[in-house]
Amino acid sequence: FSSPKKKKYNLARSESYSAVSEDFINSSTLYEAEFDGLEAMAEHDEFLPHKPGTKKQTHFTDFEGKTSFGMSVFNLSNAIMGSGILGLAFAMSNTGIILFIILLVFIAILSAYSIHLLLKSAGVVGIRAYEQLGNRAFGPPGKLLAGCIITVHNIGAMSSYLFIVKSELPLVIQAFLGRHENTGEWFLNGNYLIIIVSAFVILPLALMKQLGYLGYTSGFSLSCMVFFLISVIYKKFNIDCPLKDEHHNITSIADHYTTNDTDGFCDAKLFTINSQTAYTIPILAFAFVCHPEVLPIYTELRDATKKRMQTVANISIMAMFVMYLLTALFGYLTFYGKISRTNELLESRVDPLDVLVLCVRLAVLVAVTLTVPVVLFPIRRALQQILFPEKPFHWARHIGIAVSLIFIVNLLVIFVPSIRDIFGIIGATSAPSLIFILPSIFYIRIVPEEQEPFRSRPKIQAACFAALGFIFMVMSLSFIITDWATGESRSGGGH
Ligand SMILES: NC(=O)C[C@H](N)C(=O)O
Repeated sequence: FSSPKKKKYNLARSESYSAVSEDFINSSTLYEAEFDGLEAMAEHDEFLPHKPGTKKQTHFTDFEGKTSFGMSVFNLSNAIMGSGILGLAFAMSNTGIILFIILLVFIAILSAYSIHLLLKSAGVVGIRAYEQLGNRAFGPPGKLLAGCIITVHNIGAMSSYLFIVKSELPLVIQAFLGRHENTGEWFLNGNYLIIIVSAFVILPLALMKQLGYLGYTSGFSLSCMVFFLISVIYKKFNIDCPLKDEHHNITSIADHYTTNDTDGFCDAKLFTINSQTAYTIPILAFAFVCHPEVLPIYTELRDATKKRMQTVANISIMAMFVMYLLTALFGYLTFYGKISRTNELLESRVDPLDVLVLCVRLAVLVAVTLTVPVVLFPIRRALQQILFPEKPFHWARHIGIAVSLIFIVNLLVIFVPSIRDIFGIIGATSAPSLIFILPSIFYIRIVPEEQEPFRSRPKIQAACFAALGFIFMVMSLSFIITDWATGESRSGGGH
């Protein structure tokens, strides 16, 4: 029993084990286990006390997950899918189809890899919370850092969702009333409407005790987005190139490649680079962020193991990859270079009272509104970890934090001038931190040297991943700052 594997095991044990019966430790199969097995053990020990005869059963000491596999996929997919989808066609118009697909595949794979790092680190630490990984890696400053980035990012994401509600809901109500203009009544005022939606839809959902309960609304939110996608595809075949006159009788994608447009608006470009291409990475990174939600969803997953959770993540990422690709492609093939980075996909150039446009707007509104509570959960958890670390669950705190957060986000949305600023800054800073930088530096620090030496392949890989995130962050930030300094007018006054 003095093999290196035993040493390895004992280390993992001292890291995170508390009550494991000796016969369980001594079982020869354990000594044969590779790190993954040890890590699964770490999880078992921290979350699952060993009961003789029920080794394979899942019993959590801190939390017994009850959410099914399918509901967890819905919740995670809903966390991924948000306002980010609306920027994708714009991103494609600035990269061309091929470059966009390459970048989309690249970011999706990296996003799944980052979840792998998070799950593996959580297995070693034994607590499935992003902030606790920070704590284990760097002590209280690490915890604070993770908590702050999650809070800032998710508040930004929530604001962007409510911003859509603020700008689109008045239009939907207006269309329902058959009016062509906003006549200024209170029920056509976006600011009042977001307060009403926040109070009557978002708050009750945010007060649920567990994220798992939101599985149904997440499923509904996703179906709304699927409807949105179908409409975007339908629109492509029903709208001619936006700036063209009738005599440009464009009927198929093939025609677009051969159309001799002097202005190039109706050419589908396969590869292109322009001054706005720099926004692509921040937009894609933002669109794939779901990392603050991964560990809470893992905590609530029934029969939770790292492998099962990774499968939940992979399925969600793959499904959203397909949705993103189709939305971007058909959005781009409908509007070409005319797409702006805001809500262009929701607009109609034909008739604002068009029934399809109305339904699309409504679908997106419902989808983003139902995403707000999912994104709120990790912020509340982060705040609880930072402000009341040792305190058990208490309804007053649970409700108090949710109300304050929704209040702050409402204020932000009423006073922050444009969604673009939110996208830009968040996409450029917190998104790369959450996807690339934090998971990899936490991983490097948390997985003990004895298990994976500093120069082992997984750690070098993680270090490269952190460096990549850092490069993305600096690159995107500098592009955005340059754009603000020089090109405010180019992008239409920040919109
Ligand atoms: N959950 C988030 O942070 C953002 C989400 N991925 C979106 O596209 O809006």
